[in-house]
Amino acid sequence: MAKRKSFTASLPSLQSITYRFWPHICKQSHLLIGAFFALLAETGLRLLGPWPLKLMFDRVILPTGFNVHGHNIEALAEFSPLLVLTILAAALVVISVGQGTAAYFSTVGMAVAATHVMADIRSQLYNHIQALSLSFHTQAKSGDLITRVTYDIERLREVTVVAALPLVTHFLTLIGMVGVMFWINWELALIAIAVLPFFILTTTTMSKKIHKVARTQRKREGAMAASAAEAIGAIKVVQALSLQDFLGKTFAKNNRKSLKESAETQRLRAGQERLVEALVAIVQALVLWRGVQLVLAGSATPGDLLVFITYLKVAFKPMRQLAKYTGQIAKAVASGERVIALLDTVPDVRDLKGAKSAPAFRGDVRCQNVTFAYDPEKGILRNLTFAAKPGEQIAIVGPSGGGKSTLISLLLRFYDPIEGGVHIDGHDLREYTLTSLRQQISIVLQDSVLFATSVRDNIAYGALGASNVEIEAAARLANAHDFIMELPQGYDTILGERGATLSGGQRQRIAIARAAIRKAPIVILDEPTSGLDSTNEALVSDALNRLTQGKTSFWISHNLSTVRHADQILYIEHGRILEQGTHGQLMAQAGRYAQMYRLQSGSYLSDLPARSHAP
Ligand SMILES: Nc1ncnc2c1ncn2[C@@H]1O[C@H](COP(=O)(O)OP(=O)(O)OP(=O)(O)O)[C@@H](O)[C@H]1O
Repeated sequence: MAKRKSFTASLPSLQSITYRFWPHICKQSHLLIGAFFALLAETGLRLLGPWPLKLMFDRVILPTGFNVHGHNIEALAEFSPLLVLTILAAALVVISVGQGTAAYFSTVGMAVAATHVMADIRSQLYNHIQALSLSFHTQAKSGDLITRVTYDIERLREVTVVAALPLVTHFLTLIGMVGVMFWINWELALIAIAVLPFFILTTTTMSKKIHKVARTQRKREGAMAASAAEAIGAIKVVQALSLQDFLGKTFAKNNRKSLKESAETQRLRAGQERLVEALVAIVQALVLWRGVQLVLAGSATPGDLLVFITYLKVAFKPMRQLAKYTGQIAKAVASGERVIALLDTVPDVRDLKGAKSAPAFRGDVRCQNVTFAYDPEKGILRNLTFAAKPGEQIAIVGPSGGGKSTLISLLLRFYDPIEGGVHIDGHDLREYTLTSLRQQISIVLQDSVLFATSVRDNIAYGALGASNVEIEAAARLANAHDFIMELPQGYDTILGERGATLSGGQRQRIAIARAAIRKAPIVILDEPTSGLDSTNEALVSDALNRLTQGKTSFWISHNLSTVRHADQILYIEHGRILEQGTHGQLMAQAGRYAQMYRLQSGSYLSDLPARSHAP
């Protein structure tokens, strides 16, 4: 995870973030250029702000004897004092309205441009996360990923208006004011800027402290978001284990700590603001002390002094929030780094150079000496070889943890083998693009995930753009049509998140319909009937038989009786195919499969008398 940095330390990162997002920024160039010109206009008008007052002092209120300097508009000397006063009063209003209008356009221009840029980046990030390999997603925390797509992007957007824009405005204003002050009176200007080193020293020291506390707070917030997402995602387990109180207390503890850090940041900020106010008071006193002497000596006008005092207030006061602005920018840089780190993550499994779109498969699947490990230290599949002819049903059985699901993941190219290869119709999977490969494989898993949308859409996700007739035909094949019609809005019924409003058997049948509509030549079934009651199991099995008709299918099952009719059975243990053949052949071998089968059917038979005697 990217580390938070102080503002100065984050400048190079700021540069690289800008460079990285430059193409997105360029798309908004017209808005940004407009906003920049509005910003320049605002700064110019801000510099002009105190001048009507100065001229009122020097031209209208005070005797002409005070007009010792050349900083007056000579043309005004032609007019009567009342007319001058009226012009200056009107000028005050024009300057103020002009400044407000320019500020409005610069803020709105910047905000709109930032919103567009961030919307672009957010979409890019979302698509990138979707494309990342399973090896990444099994390690990543979904709460953290969601925080990057939402919170981090939002902070980047927000910072442009709430920190970067004011910072640039104040910086330009400061430079302009220092220039004008030297033009009016270099001696007073020197006194005014003498305070700058102290100012910079105190603000940087304080900023560092604030950043340190804010960094800890941000880390804690990230962890809190991740643990909240995890607990909410697993709410069923949390409630079943009655973990609410325990998890609630842990969350509350972190929350309290985060609040404490937030209060500490506020305390430091308030302290810094008071310090800057004191510095501004000191510099104002010094300017007044020397300025009044210069006015009395006739080398400056009272109006000049007024301009100085106003500039000091205008230029330095917003700078007391320097820590706030720089802090926000430093935080945004950390967010930008998190976003870039994610965008830079290259999927382990991706389209190789020269990968082509797969032709329609016949369904000849071969594994040739496949070896695979999630962790290089711990081999999972070892030298697996088998072949499935088009239309054959292959059962994959064996003890838990043997590597059955892992083998299936390789067929879908969720992972690539370390050695050997998986071939379809004589070609290595890696020759094809991922999308064209997966489009020709249907899957039904043990706990099929449905989406919180209509039943119709859930089925159509199997083949985007499918017609209503195709959707209904798929539902009928999956034995799902009848129960769907009994739902409140039939096919338009909106399901709960992950299909929570349906029974396990109903979920499976919609998942089978989703797989059926794909009309893929290869079907993968990973324990699709486990956990179902006998009625549902019969309905689902019947649907699965129709789904796999004429397709090459791979069926993982712990219940050997459901797959005994398979054309080929692979018995996998400790990542090796120990036995391979039809049910009859394996039973005749009297090996591990036969032992497992007898154990299962034996317990089933011994159950029967007990069942038949049940009331
Ligand atoms: N994403 C992963 N990262 C690291 N190890 C994993 C991952 N997925 C599975 N494993 C490990 O790989 C081994 C094989 O797991 P796999 O899920 O393929 O077994 P299985 O035969 O399908 O088991 P089951 O019948 O219980 O579903 C197990 O030791 C498991 O801990």
